[in-house]
Amino acid sequence: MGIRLGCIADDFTGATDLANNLVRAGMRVVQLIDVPPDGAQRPVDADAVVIALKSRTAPAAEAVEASLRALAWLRSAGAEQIYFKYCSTFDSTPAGNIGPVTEALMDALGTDFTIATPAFPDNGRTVFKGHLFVGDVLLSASGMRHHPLTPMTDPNLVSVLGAQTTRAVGLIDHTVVGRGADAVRARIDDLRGQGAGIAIADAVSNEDLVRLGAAVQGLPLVTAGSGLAIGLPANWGFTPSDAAARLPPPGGHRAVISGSVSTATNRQVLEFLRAGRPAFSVDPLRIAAGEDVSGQALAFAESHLADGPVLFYSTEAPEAVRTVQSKLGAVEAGELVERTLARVARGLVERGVRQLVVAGGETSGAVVRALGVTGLRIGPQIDPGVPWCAAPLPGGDTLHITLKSGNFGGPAFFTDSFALLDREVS
Ligand SMILES: Nc1ncnc2c1ncn2[C@@H]1O[C@H](COP(=O)(O)OP(=O)(O)OP(=O)(O)O)[C@@H](O)[C@H]1O
Ligand SMILES: O=C(O)[C@@H](O)C(=O)CO
Repeated sequence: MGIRLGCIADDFTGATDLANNLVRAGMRVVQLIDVPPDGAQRPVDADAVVIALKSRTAPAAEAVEASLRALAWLRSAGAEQIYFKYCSTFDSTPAGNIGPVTEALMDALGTDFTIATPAFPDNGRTVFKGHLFVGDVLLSASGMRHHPLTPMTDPNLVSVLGAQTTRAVGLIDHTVVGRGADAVRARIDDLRGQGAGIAIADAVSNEDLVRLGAAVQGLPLVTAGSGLAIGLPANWGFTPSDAAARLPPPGGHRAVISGSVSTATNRQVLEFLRAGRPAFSVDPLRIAAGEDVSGQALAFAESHLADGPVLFYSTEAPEAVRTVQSKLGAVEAGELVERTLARVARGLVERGVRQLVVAGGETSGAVVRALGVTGLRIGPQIDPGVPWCAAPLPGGDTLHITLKSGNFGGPAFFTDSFALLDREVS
């Protein structure tokens, strides 16, 4: 039997977030890093496969091309429904990539309608009358307005998505969602009749997501944050389960790599520093000046790993990030930092780190690729949207790794995560 649900995630933290929700809703999930090469072994015993891409901030044409390759692979593996996963804060720009990728997937699947909802109430993301809230504030008043690559300044998702696609965008509002799956299906028929191709769907609770999940049974394509995964597996008879996949016992040194500049990560870095734990600051301006910052970081690691976890961070408050970007350019600064943190990650693993926390989606993509990891097994959840995972390293060892989305996790995440690993897995 082929897989039921084929998922395309636009970044690596988002992919584990989605896989985590699917596992908790009862599916057996395999997460792959990038589209497997021709001839690679297909996952067996999986109800869902999540392909993690690093396409969120790539040029739109590249994001479309990678997503279509992922789609082709998932269809050839038998996927019955496709799930395009993007960020719960709808990270994108007027150039894309949510709109262009959605349209390309719709065209390739020959479908004229899909829904879009980044709602993830367990992490404070709710959609009401088409407007996205982050906690108690509109998206545009949240820290996302300062995001270095995808600043979000308009909370109205109908207009945000409308600017990125040639298809008309409609709304399935909360009054409809609250009435249940039949009402949502009727609204979809209405919108189709009016010529809309995509509908933003309101959801302010997990119950809304369960109703939406039931309503979209049979749609060839759904697009969402990870929240919709709470409601979809029931369409195939899966039932929620807390029994996350068991991971092998962890070993080796512990480290944290943080290239996220989001609000929650800033708090987590401060908390770690306040506790007086060993930490090395990776300064983009020193990298740009030609200093061997990764070499210095690894020298620091050698004298502190025994007292780990050790933190390596480029995380800064928005004003400091803006200063760096004005000197180096936003994209250039991002790439410089990602390359350096990826080199540090490789050096850490060479020095015996086998338990690694990575903060930030782009950062996770760079790190995971640099480590040669091709797949992840999903383990216990640390905080909503963030599970521990196990990854085989090219040399045969197992790396325990967690990929933390920028705005996820409690203030003590960088130490609590290791405590949970001790408790649940050792
Ligand atoms: N001090 C800094 N100055 C400028 N850019 C930075 C700095 N530190 C990190 N960056 C860049 O900012 C970007 C942060 O993106 P990343 O996706 O890793 O984190 P995030 O956006 O907080 O996380 P998520 O996507 O999971 O919400 C990366 O490209 C990173 O290299
Ligand atoms: O949906 C989210 O917020 C996360 O899974 C994510 O994609 C952050 O990069």
